[in-house]
Amino acid sequence: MRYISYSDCSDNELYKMLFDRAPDNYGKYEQIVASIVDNVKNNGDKAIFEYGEKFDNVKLDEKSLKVTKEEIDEAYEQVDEELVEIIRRSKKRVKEYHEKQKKYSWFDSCDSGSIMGQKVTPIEKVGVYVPGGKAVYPSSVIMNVMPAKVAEVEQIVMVTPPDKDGKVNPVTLVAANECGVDEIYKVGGAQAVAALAFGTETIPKVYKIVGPGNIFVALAKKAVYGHVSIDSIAGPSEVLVIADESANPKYVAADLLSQAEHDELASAILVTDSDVLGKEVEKELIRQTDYLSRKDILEKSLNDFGAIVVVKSIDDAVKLSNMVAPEHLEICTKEPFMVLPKIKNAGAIFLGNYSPEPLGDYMAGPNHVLPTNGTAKFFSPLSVDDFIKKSSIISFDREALGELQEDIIKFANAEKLTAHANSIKVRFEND
Ligand SMILES: NC(=O)c1ccc[n+]([C@@H]2O[C@H](COP(=O)([O-])OP(=O)(O)OC[C@H]3O[C@@H](n4cnc5c(N)ncnc54)[C@H](O)[C@@H]3O)[C@@H](O)[C@H]2O)c1
Ligand SMILES: N[C@H](CO)Cc1c[nH]c[nH+]1
Ligand SMILES: [Zn+2]
Repeated sequence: MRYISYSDCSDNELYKMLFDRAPDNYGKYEQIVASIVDNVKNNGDKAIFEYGEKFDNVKLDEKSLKVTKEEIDEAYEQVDEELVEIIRRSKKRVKEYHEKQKKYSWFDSCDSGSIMGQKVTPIEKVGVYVPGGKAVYPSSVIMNVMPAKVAEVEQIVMVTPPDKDGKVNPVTLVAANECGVDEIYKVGGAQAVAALAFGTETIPKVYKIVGPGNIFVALAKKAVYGHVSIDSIAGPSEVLVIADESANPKYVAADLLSQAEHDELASAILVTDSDVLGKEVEKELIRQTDYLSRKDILEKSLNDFGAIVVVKSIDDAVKLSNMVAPEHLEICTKEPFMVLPKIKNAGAIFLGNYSPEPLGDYMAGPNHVLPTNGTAKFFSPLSVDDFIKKSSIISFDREALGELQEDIIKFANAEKLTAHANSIKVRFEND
């Protein structure tokens, strides 16, 4: 874990040293992803089966690629009823939060005889990626699917990697069934994203692909963007904690570790104005890593992408955080709500010592599918907006059009588009 004192570096040097995580910083992965996407586009199911064997050690065929009703029933037998209830409670909270995001069609009519408005329509078919490589993510089923349900999407196609026996994790299947997923395919990684983008003999093509995943999944979404829409680049997890001397080092370290354990490529950064806190957190990280189960991932992630940065003031911490644009930002200072207005870039913001990041991962209600890799500068959390599109509505009667006819004709002539002008003129020729 790097321990950096702010006075050592200028802003840009520090940023580069800390956060070499721009979307174009993954050259070697990008090449692998491009060839996977191409192969799936050209060879459909055949490529899916090949990659299943290569990356997930699983042998599948046309019959076993899709999850059956029997497999879902079997999953319910394997999952503790108490966990099913937790899934239901999480789903309820996520649904209630996302219902507040719902957009409705609107129409404005004027006295002169015009109606203008906006028609909101759900996207017909969406693909949701649920990760399942180094961990399993039933919580991501809820986060992906509930906003789609609130938006009233007709067809939700889920993809997720199976285990080596060709089975999807039972808790993931139960979550999918509870949330109302229409079909589930046992495929993960870049090949799953390509299958949803182009369609294969078995897997349907969708109009939009959403959901988080590892670097292969995130880059595959970037690669197919344009053939389909995507939500954001939601790749390896990140947390940045801004803390002052009032923060509890034990909690801060625990929260950093909670995101570092996702992936060797995950990033966990503390920025503090207190050297005392920095040193305490450093000790806590070592102490807690020792008893956690994913020690190898934690050590690699902290070593390669983790940092404790001591800055001169909380304002400097904010400045750095805005440059990093973390997926998750925790503000653990005496008065976190005073810091909040200064935050410009972050996927989700957690305020105070009792709003740890995992609260947002599972139960709070806001979405945990969030932009990573600095893309919180322009992307937002997954939301109901991702599952709708809008059409403009225009309806004029003769009188209302008449009021605008001269302006339109002159505007069209100025653009030398006489057929445009003519379309108006013909309607008033006999006046
Ligand atoms: N940003 C967010 O909103 C968010 C939310 C949840 C999880 N995540 C992230 O999702 C990721 C989950 O990763 P995961 O690995 O557990 O599951 P995953 O499902 O994302 O990836 C597993 C798949 O990756 C492919 N793969 C693995 N090694 C490969 C290789 N060498 N070449 C090509 N393809 C390969 C395999 O096909 C495998 O099925 C983590 O990085 C986690 O931090 C992000
Ligand atoms: N923290 C992840 C998003 O980066 C989401 C997640 C799901 N399960 C546990 N964590
Ligand atoms: Zn998490």
